[in-house]
Amino acid sequence: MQQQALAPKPCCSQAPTRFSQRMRRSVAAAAGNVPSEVLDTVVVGAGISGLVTAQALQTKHGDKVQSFLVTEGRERVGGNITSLQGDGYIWEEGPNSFQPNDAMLQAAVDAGVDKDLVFGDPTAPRFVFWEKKLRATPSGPDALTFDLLSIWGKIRAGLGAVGIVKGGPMPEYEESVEQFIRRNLGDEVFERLIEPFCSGVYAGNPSKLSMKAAFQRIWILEKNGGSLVGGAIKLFQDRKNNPPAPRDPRLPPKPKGQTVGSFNKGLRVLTDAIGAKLQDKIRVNWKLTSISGTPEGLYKLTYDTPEGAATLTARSVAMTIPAWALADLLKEKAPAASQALASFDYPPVGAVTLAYPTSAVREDRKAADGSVPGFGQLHPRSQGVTTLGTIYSSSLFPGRCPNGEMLLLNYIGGATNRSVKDASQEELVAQVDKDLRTMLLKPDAPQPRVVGVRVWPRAIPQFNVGHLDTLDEAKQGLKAAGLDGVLLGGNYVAGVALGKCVEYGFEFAEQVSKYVDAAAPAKQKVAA
Ligand SMILES: Cc1cc2nc3c(=O)[nH]c(=O)nc-3n(C[C@H](O)[C@H](O)[C@H](O)COP(=O)(O)OP(=O)(O)OC[C@H]3O[C@@H](n4cnc5c(N)ncnc54)[C@H](O)[C@@H]3O)c2cc1C
Ligand SMILES: C=Cc1c2[nH]c(c1C)Cc1[nH]c(c(CCC(=O)O)c1C)Cc1[nH]c(c(C)c1CCC(=O)O)Cc1[nH]c(c(C)c1C=C)C2
Repeated sequence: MQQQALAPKPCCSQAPTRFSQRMRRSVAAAAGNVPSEVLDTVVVGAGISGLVTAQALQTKHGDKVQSFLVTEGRERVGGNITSLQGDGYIWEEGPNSFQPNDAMLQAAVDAGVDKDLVFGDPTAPRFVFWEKKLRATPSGPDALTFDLLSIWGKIRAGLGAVGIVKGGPMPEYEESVEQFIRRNLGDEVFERLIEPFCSGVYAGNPSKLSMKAAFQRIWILEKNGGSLVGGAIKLFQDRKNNPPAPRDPRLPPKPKGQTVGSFNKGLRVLTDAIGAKLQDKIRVNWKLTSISGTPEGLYKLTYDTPEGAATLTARSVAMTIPAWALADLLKEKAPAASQALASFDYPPVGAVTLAYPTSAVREDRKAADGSVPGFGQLHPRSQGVTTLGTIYSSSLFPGRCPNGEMLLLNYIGGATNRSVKDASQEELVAQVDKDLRTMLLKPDAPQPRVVGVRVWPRAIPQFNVGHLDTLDEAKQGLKAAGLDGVLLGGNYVAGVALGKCVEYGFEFAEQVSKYVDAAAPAKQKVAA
């Protein structure tokens, strides 16, 4: 094991993979190519949301949407999916895995990378650090014996779930996650399970996150069934009466259990593959700088490009850039929409990837064969640990680091600790290393190898109380400003999970296709 003092610099060159170099060359070759015709749509933003939308336009809606371009402000596609590799490590600077729903598997099949899918062990425990100990969260059979909740906490949760003991009925007002969970399942479930869960999905503050917007699938259970269990039974019956359409036989089998997925070389395998498939339709280094409607009901998009300013004209715009970026663009043309979009909160998150020798891990965390089983650990804010949570990257997926080492992806910051934005890389590494020594590592563990540090100043949109109303205001504001063909997508609309962004990408392509079809008179007007 190579050791080094805490180093601010990633150990590996951040050179792009061979795959992305190929892509960049071909995209660069097309960069000067500015179509003069009116396009059916322009997809703005080439993160996972924009790429899946574009792929679905091409594979499913070619009859209605015959011409489109994808424009991306950065020099590469993928958005905050940023897998890197070098020196025997494969690591993620942004998202680390996805829930493998059928939409995600479909996107992988369509991009030709389903053979590269990898899945975590469904039995790998998730741990919560509570009262100085890492404790496994319940995963089914151990629901009665796990020690994260007291007996009373379990009884309260059980009675609350069936609706016998609750802190009152569902109120008229929009509840925060904290209010909803304390009322339904009690204080212990909130403090020991859901509060850290909110870190592990939103890096968020559960007293601000909206139950309805952030965890709609759980919120709807009580709404429809009077209690969480009542709602689950109703959902089960509804599904039995209305079975889903048969699965596409080309899809890989659904992985068993509650697991997560990635690709052999990291998440960017998918976004790079979609980018390569769409290469002549993608313009990178094209930053949208203004948007306006024309009297014919079309949209003019102006860009900063390496060749200077460029303008595209389109019948519709599939907008997948972050809300704050769009808010800046709409300040003058659609001030109400701009104000609504600007109010979405994107707190900062740091992703700190460290490698330690496996011998540095506490013996009680190891299995008989010396491996360190688990998905990762989360740290409730009340437990005196600054780091939000740690993914056991090398336990979760194969080939992530050299033998004899453990690769840990640590997230720090979020809605309750915005100071990470101004911290140096050394400070972040030192804080994470200190925290790990109190939970997972032997106190005399050697200094880590610093594999990568990346701070996202505006990381994840918070689905806080009022989110859905504000989103409606943004859409109404666009209509009022005559920009109703500027359709909103991206994670602040779809949901922050990669699986949600992909599901919505398919829906969004359909929405675009319908809009373009309905806008056909404008097409004829221009042709005439
Ligand atoms: C640190 C972190 C960890 C996460 N972990 C997970 C996880 O483990 N699992 C999970 O499911 N999800 C995770 N997420 C959430 C998930 O990664 C995101 O919700 C998802 O990637 C968002 O994709 P998107 O395409 O909607 O947006 P983005 O990825 O933000 O893409 C938007 C694109 O628009 C471009 N753009 C912006 N402005 C302009 C402009 N003016 N002109 C042209 N282009 C522009 C940007 O450059 C960017 O490429 C995580 C997110 C972060 C930040
Ligand atoms: C600590 C910071 C974060 C970690 N992951 C994320 C953040 C902000 C982001 C994130 N993680 C997940 C999703 C998708 C949710 C979905 O509905 O698909 C997002 C946006 C997945 C996830 N990660 C954890 C859980 C419990 C979940 C939900 C799905 C599942 O059970 O698999 C746990 C977890 N996340 C992080 C850590 C360290 C961790 C530890 C167990 C990091």
